[in-house]
Amino acid sequence: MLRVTVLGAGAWGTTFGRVMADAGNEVTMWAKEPDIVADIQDNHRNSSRLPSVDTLPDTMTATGDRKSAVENAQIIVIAIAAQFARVALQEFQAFIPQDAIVVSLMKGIERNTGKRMDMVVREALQLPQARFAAVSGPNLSKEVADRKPTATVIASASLDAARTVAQACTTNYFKAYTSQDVVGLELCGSLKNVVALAVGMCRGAGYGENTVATVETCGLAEMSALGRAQGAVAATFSGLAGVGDMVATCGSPLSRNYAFGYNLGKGRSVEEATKLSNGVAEGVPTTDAMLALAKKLNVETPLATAVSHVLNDGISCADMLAELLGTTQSFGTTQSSDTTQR
Ligand SMILES: NC(=O)C1=CN([C@@H]2O[C@H](COP(=O)(O)OP(=O)(O)OC[C@H]3O[C@@H](n4cnc5c(N)ncnc54)[C@H](OP(=O)(O)O)[C@@H]3O)[C@@H](O)[C@H]2O)C=CC1
Ligand SMILES: O=C(CO)COP(=O)(O)O
Repeated sequence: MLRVTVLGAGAWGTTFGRVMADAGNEVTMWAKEPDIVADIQDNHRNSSRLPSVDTLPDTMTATGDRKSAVENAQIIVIAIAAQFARVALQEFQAFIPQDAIVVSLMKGIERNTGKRMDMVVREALQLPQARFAAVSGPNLSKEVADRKPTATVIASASLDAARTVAQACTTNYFKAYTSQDVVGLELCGSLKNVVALAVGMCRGAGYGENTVATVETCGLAEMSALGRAQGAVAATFSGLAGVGDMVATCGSPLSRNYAFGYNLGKGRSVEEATKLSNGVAEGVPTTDAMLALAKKLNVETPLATAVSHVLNDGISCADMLAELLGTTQSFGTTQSSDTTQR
């Protein structure tokens, strides 16, 4: 049994905390919202962020106090919306125990710096890479909360740290594998959200399997190309964190990014889709961050570029697809002049 703290009592933060409680650990949830803290403490529920779970385990408690939340933790899980993580974490830095492993659930690229969450967390907490781990895989929170079988990947530079976290979150319905490819895992988790926006748009606009499969293949090619440019392991992108998570996210209205894109595909504006979103669609701020990263790495990303034109210029799904398919990208690599048949 380990002492675990989860920072952020959102849908996945609460669900993952429950997984760790089911795995036999003591879990403290930290939330900035007093009502959420009280709901978990007094009612053993998180009715606003995880309404599908009637009762959380007695071994899950909650607090709004930053120091007491983390001062005795052996594992600290970060489940804060990615764009707010750096500022939020700086308020915990002084209280983090020197031997705690810090685990990020976040799937996003920091918009104003282009940094991955492993970079943001390690900078904000002044954390050595051996004490950082990231979690990513086909983990739609409601299905995990329903204890439906799935798996995930825990990546850390330290295999011991990855194994510790994997053991602490493995149950009879949630299997954690380990990896040392933190870069690849972070890129998979964050960039698949951009693809999910595009796929959701296609579904909302009434396109079929061919179009969706084409968009997903483009997306995977761009993710993999960015991964190669940053020294990631190619196999990560064809595994659970890559193809696995893309299949789940692009295949379900439970995905906030898919649902956001679906609303755009129905002709709603970004503002309207944001109002309708049930939680944070991380792919929206990550899209421009992905473009900035691609420019820095000299990687062509026609799909992410077309999605950015949807988000920033309001182009339609039909125009997004015309822009994408009018490019000269060949699948599997990204070259500006290749006219090879796809
Ligand atoms: N939902 C899912 O199915 C999955 C989500 N993820 C990833 O996990 C991460 C967390 O998502 P999820 O748990 O669903 O969270 P939600 O999208 O439900 O909510 C965002 C979380 O961030 C918190 N937050 C927002 N702004 C701040 C801030 N300024 N300071 C502190 N906390 C803040 C929210 O707190 P509050 O509620 O008090 O506003 C909430 O806990 C995301 O990066 C997401 O991509 C990964 C896999 C699955
Ligand atoms: O990452 C997820 C599933 O693995 C959840 O996706 P959304 O953030 O789009 O809901």
